[in-house]
This record gives sequence, C-alpha cells and structure tokens, in this order.
Amino acid sequence: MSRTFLLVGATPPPLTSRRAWKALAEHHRVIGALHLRQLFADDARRGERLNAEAAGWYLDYSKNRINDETLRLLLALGDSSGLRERIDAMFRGDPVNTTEQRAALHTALRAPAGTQLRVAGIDVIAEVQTVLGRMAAFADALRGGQWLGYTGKRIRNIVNIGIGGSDLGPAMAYKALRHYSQRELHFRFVSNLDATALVEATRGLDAAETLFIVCSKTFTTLETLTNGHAARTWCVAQLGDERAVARHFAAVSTNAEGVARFGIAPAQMFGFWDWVGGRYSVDSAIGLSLMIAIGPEQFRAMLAGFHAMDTHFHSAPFGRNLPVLLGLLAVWYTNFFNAQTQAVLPYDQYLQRLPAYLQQLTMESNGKQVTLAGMRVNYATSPIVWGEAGTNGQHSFYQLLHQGTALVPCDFIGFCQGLHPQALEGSQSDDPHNLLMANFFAQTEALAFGKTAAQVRAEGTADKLVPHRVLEGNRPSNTLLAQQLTPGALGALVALYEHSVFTQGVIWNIDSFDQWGVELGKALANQTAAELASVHAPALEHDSSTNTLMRRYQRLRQESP
Ligand SMILES: O=P(O)(O)OC[C@H]1O[C@](O)(CO)[C@@H](O)[C@@H]1O
Repeated sequence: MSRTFLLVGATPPPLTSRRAWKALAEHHRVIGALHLRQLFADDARRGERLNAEAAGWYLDYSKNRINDETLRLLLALGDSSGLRERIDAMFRGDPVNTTEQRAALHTALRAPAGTQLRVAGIDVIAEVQTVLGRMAAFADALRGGQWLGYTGKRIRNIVNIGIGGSDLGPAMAYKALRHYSQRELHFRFVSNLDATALVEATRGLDAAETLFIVCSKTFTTLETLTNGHAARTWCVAQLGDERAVARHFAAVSTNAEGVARFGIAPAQMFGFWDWVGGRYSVDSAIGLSLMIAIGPEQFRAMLAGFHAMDTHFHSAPFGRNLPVLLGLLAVWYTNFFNAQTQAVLPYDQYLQRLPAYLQQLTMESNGKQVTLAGMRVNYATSPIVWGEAGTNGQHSFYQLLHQGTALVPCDFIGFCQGLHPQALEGSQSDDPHNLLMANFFAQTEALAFGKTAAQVRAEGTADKLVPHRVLEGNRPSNTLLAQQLTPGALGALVALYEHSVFTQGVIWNIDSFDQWGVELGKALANQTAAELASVHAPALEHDSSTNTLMRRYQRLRQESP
C-alpha cells in the first residue's frame, strides 16, 4: 500500500461497509446474548488462555464478552484498517498527524541512546539524548544542592506551571513515583487559570528556595503564561530584584522566542519538538520536574519501560499484542455494545492521577467526528474515560458498575508487591497489600459472575428483597497486573495506553494527534476577556443567555458581597 494512500486516509473503505465490521455486527447478536458464566463454563481453560504479557505487564482479558471468533474478527478489522502499516508509519516518523502535517514520534523520546532515526535529515534520537543530558545535569545540580537561588540559598521547592499535557503528565508521574522521590525537595503543580491555584501552591514558600519550571509546548497558552507571570511577580517582589528570575525560573518549550520574551535565558530552557504531542510529552523535557524528583537514573528506567512496550507494540503479533488487544476491545464495546464510557481503576494510591491523565490521552486524541479525509463518521469514537484509585471507588460509584443500567467496561490495574509491605501498627493484617488486592480480585469476579436470584434466595433473603440483591454480572473487565510499581512499570503502562489509543484511532480512521476542538473556546474566551476588562460596558453581541450572564457578572462584581 502506498504511503500517500494511507496518510491522506483515502483508504481503507468506509469502516461500516467492510466485511469484518459487518461480521462483527452479526457476531455481536450471538455473543451479546451470552453470559460470562456460560463462556467460562464452556471453556475450563479460558482464564489460562486469554491473556498476554509484555514489558512486565500481564493482561488477563478473559473476563470480556468475547470468544475466539470475536478475537479473530476484531483482528481482521485491524488488518482491514491497515493497522500494521499505520504502526510502521508512526514509528518511522511519517506525518501521521495529517491535519498538522506532523509526525507523532513520542516513541523516539524513549529510544535507547545510540539508535538512529533520521527524519527530514535530522538524527532525532541524538537530539533527544542531548536534551536528556542537559536535563540530567540540571536535575543533579538541584538534587545535590549545587544549584543555588539568587540569595545563595539551596532550592527546596519546585513549582511546575503548565496545563493539559504540560501538567497532567508530570503531575501524574510525580505522584505515581513519589516512593522514589528525593524527600528534601517539595513539588507542587499549578495548572488552573484560577488565581487560587498559584496562591495556594506558593503559600508559605520562601522565594529564595523556590524554582518555577514553566512548561508549555507553544509558550502561548493563556493559563500557563498568566500563572508564569504571576509567579515571576511573586518571586521578584520577595527577592527585590529582577535578576533573581535567572536563578528561579526554567522553561520547557518548543518556542525559544516565547521563552526569551518571558525573560528565561536559553541556558535554563529545555527544548522538545513539534512531533511530540502535549499529551504524549511526559517522557520529554516536560518531565523535568519528575526527573528532578526521582533522579536521572530512575527517569531513564522509566524511559526503558516505555521503550520495552514500544518494541512489543511494534513487533508482537497482534493476537498477543497488549496495546492492540486493549484497543480492539475498546472498539468492540464502544461500537457494538454502545458502551459510552470506560472506567480505569488503579488499585494503588500512587496512581491516583492516572484516570485524569488517561482522560486527556484518550479523549483529546480520539474525541473526533470526522475521518482523516474529513468525512463525518457514522459510528461512535472515543469512550468517555473516568475512574478512581481503588478501593475509594468501591464506596462511591461501584454500585452503578454492579447494578446500574449502563455497561461500563473496566480496566483494573494492580501490583503483586506493594511498596509498603509493613503493616501499620494496629492493622488487622500482616500485609495490608493482601487486603487491597483481595478487593481487586473480588471486584472483577463479582462484576463478571454476579449473584443469581437462586443464590440470593439460598442465603435466606425475603422474596421481595431478592430482585434488589441480585447482581446480574456479565460486566466486562480487563485485569492488568505487574510485580511492583517501579519507574519502568509506569513507563510501560503509559506506553500501553498510548498505543491502545492509537490502535482505536486507526480503526476509526481519525487523526489521534490533533485537537482542533479546544480552539473555539480559547478564541471566544479571548474576546470575552476583553469585554469583561473594559471599564465602559461595551455593547455585548453574544447570544441572549451569554449577554445576560455577563451583565449580571459585571453588576455583582461591583457590589460588596
Ligand atoms: O503545552 P501547551 O502548548 O501550553 O499546551 C497545553 C495543552 O493545551 C492543549 O493544546 C489543548 O488543551 C493540549 O493539547 C496541551 O497539552
């Protein structure tokens, strides 16, 4: 198949007209009527067969509403979508982000030093390694106390300022790898435009001991520039000298001019490239605050985990390929079961921000309504992703997962070894991790198999309560299990989801690497901000709702509360 053919998206034929799609629709009528109890009863070895392993992660996908035929058809759908060619094109650095004519080369960010990838004549891996080297030197200087603030004090606080991928990536990974962090350094993350975010993040901090890292791919993002300038003002006000900025600010961006205009010297700027999407950037210089926290060695261990999953995705047969399997299953539920959402349930407190991170990764990538060729799709695209760290979710929304009317496919993520194996004094268990994981396994079992009316009755339940206590089961889930939450395991996990999202995007024939949908809101906000700032109330020319709301806002702003 020719390269242009694939990139312009002229082929393959429309998704819903393909043989594999129609066969899946037909097949769904059969499989949709079957219960997981039946599927397990029919195949005693199902749980031993329907699994795959890569980069330290074990995926059990046996508790899905599928059989071997489903898999065969889903794999055929992948083939008919040119999945193999599209994966190769992405790894090669072809402009797979067609609407922006850019490569999506996040895989180059974690390719081992010394490997070669030339894109438009440039050795991209050598460039990546140069930046990693500069980041490591800066991180070491901060960790070792050689980098001093303007007044000669050691830096103790790092405040990361960024939003979207320039915040969620480092914030999620910092929390995930807190166990490996240098404890003498304190990290805070500021993203929201609400002044409260920066005020609270800097409360009690001594500017002389604080470093701000302003992260923005474009260095034009309103939130980040507003917070960055406010931080600059706060810093200069405390230290009494503009020259302090040089010791208390660093920037991560692709926009050297914007960084210079802000007043950050090139020596404190860490670059990356337009072929790194914001939501795919945690392993670029955007991860600088994370590297300062865990150190360059652990950061490189995380990159090695990413790379191990990349290699698997690039080379493993699709039937044993974790990201491909996860992606195809997401398509199965989204398009054939009309499941609109997907829950991500990490049973590890350190992964508390993973659902938020995966929301951006998935929904900003695949929340699209036209194909690569610009035609309106006639099928659903991205699921709505949400979730919570276990067991908190169990005491909140799991009721709906078990007995609600919506079908919510779930990803359960857990570890065989906790990072704190010692029981706290007074704990009822020798190893609290066992209790956590008992819940983890129990939930996937309860979702799949439920509890029949006969079982409920056999417990002596009064007849009128029986329907309330029945759990119909047949609720699908994936289980992802690794030995321990290490930097490598985190890297592999993030890469797994990145590639699963890409797989889904290929099937849906959409551009997973642009985000035009967020632009209109930004443009309107700029216009509205000018109107709100005007002393003389201008004639408002919005719709009648927005006009009324804005007038009310302006009136109440001037009255004392
Ligand atoms: O890093 P930047 O350029 O400030 O952008 C921040 C975020 O804004 C978006 O462009 C839109 O939400 C994201 O894709 C990106 O992660």
